[in-house]
Amino acid sequence: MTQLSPALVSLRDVTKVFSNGVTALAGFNLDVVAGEFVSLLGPSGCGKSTVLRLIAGLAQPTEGSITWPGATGADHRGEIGFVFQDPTLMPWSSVADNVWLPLRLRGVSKRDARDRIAESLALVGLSDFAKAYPRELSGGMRMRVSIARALSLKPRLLLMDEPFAALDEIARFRLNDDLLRLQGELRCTVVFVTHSVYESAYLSSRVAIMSGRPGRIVAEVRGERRAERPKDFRAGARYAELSGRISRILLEQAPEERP
Ligand SMILES: Nc1ncnc2c1ncn2[C@@H]1O[C@H](COP(=O)(O)OP(=O)(O)OP(=O)(O)O)[C@@H](O)[C@H]1O
Repeated sequence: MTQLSPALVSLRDVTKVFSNGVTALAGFNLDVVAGEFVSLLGPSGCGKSTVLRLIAGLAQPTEGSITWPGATGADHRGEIGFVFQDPTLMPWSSVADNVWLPLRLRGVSKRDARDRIAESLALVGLSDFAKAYPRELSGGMRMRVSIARALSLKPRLLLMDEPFAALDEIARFRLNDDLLRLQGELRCTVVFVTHSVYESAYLSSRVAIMSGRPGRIVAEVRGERRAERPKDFRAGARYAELSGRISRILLEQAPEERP
C-alpha cells in the first residue's frame, strides 16, 4: 500500500530477546503514520506490551531499528504519553496533583502547570474532581485521571496498554467514545494494545494482528478514520463485518487449546 506521509515511528526487523532467553519479538515491522489509531491485537504473550515499551524507549531492541522519520523535535520521546492497564495513581495525592506529576518531574511548578492541569481534566470530563482523591473515584474515573496525566504533556503519540481491560462494559464503551473524541480534538496518534477484537474494531483506523510468540505482524485490517462513531455503530453491519474478519485472522494465530 502506498504511504503518503512519512511514518511518525518506524520499527524495522525488530527482534527482542530478554536476558532470560525469551524471544518476545522476531522480524517485527510496523510503521505508524501521524493521525492513525493503530491497535495491536494478538495471542497472550506475543509481545504487544514489549512493542509499546520499545517505542517509548523503556527497552532497546536486540536487533533491528526504531526510527522517527516524521518526528519534528529532536526529543521525540518527550512527545509520548503512556497509559497502562492499571491507572497507577498516587493515592495520597489529589486528582490535580496526580495530573501534575509528569510536568512536576520536568521541573514545572504547580502554579505554572495550573492551566495545563485544568485543560487536561476538562478533556476527560473531570473538571469538578480536581480536589478529589483517587479512593473517591470509580474505576472509570481513575482511568480518566490516568489519561489526563498522560495528556498533560500534550503528547503527539499516545501509547495505551490495555487501558480499559479492568472496566465494566458500560464504562469501557464510554471511554472508547471519549478516546475517539479526544484523539480528534488533539490530533494525536494512538498505538493501542487490547485483547478485545470488538474494541479494536470500534476504535481503530488500522488493526495490526500479531502471530504467537515470537510476535510479528501477520495481517492488517483497515477501519475508518473518524473522531466519532454513529450511535448505532455497534449494532450495524460494518462493525459485525470488521469484528468477524479480525476474529477469524486472530483465531488462526492462536494455538489449539488442549484439554
Ligand atoms: N522484562 C522481561 N524479562 C523477561 N521476559 C519478559 C520481560 N518482559 C516480557 N517478557 C516475556 O516476553 C513475552 C512477551 O511479553 P509481553 O508482555 O510483551 O506480551 P503481551 O502480548 O503484551 O502479553 P499479554 O497479552 O499477556 O499482556 C512474554 O513471554 C513475557 O513473559
